[in-house]
Amino acid sequence: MLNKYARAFFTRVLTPFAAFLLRRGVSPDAVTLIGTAGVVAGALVFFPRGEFFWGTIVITLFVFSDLVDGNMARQAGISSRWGAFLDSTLDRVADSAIFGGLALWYAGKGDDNILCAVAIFCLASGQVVSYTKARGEAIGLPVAVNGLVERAERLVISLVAAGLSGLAAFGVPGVEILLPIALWIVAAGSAVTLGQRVVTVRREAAEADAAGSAGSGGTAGSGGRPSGAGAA
Ligand SMILES: CCCCCCCC/C=C\CCCCCCCC(=O)OC[C@H](COP(=O)(O)O[C@@H]1[C@H](O)[C@H](OP(=O)(O)O)[C@@H](O)[C@H](O)[C@H]1O)OC(=O)CCCCCCC/C=C\CCCCCCCC
Ligand SMILES: Nc1ccn([C@@H]2O[C@H](COP(=O)(O)O)[C@@H](O)[C@H]2O)c(=O)n1
Ligand SMILES: [Mg+2]
Ligand SMILES: [Mg+2]
Repeated sequence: MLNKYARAFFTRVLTPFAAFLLRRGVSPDAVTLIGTAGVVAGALVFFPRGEFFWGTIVITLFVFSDLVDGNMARQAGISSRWGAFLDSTLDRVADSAIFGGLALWYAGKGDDNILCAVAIFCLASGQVVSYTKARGEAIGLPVAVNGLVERAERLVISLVAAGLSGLAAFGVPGVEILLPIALWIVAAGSAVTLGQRVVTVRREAAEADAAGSAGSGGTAGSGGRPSGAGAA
């Protein structure tokens, strides 16, 4: 939903900055790499120590690079398959650091095994949600569903809650509860999203296989499997 409705707004806001970076000779790949490094550093330096406010500030400063890199590539007319691969792959690295950092906090001084498990579930389910789309598309299906909780929702819900929870360190009362609530929401939302995507891929695969069989005169043949279907 955010991807659909907020992207246009951020594209307008970030376009001048993207143009500025291009004029300074910065490449989209450099923005992708530096942005990811900043998110990973913010998450793994601050979150395991329970410093949620500063961790969220650092992550927020860098996470928008994920919207700037593609904007730069499009403005410069240099969008590439390599760039798409690098962007998506490093998204997974950044997400691992964010939820891994939270899990490390709960495994250590945060001392809550259940929330540690929920944070790990958020990490793993987010990766699997993204994988369903990548794998479905790799076998030639449209995967025409985004689902309830995409990456933008996972990040916004978790980071807003982490940032506000971090205000506890400045004496704001009652805010610590926000992060656990957010983690449960992201976990449940990711599970629903996974279900939505799996159901869609199953339907699309059945339709594509049926169309393939009809096209080949109903013989067993390859069953209409696209050539990439066996790839890992
Ligand atoms: C007192 C204050 C304390 C707290 C201060 C902190 C406030 C700041 C908190 C949070 C800010 C969070 C910002 C998060 C921004 C996220 C931006 C982003 O990176 O979005 C990425 C997303 C997807 O991009 P891609 O197409 O490159 O990625 C694809 C995606 O990963 C797919 O994954 P899937 O969805 O399938 O799981 C992959 O399949 C695919 O491979 C991959 O290519 O981009 C977007 O979705 C664009 C829209 C971004 C919308 C951002 C909205 C931010 C809005 C508000 C945040 C500010 C809230 C302030 C609250 C203040 C509270 C006091
Ligand atoms: N280093 C990069 C990063 C991205 N791209 C292209 O942008 C697309 C992603 O756009 P976002 O707005 O989501 O960042 C990606 O699919 C590539 O086409 C690039 O070329 N190089
Ligand atoms: Mg990007
Ligand atoms: Mg990205």
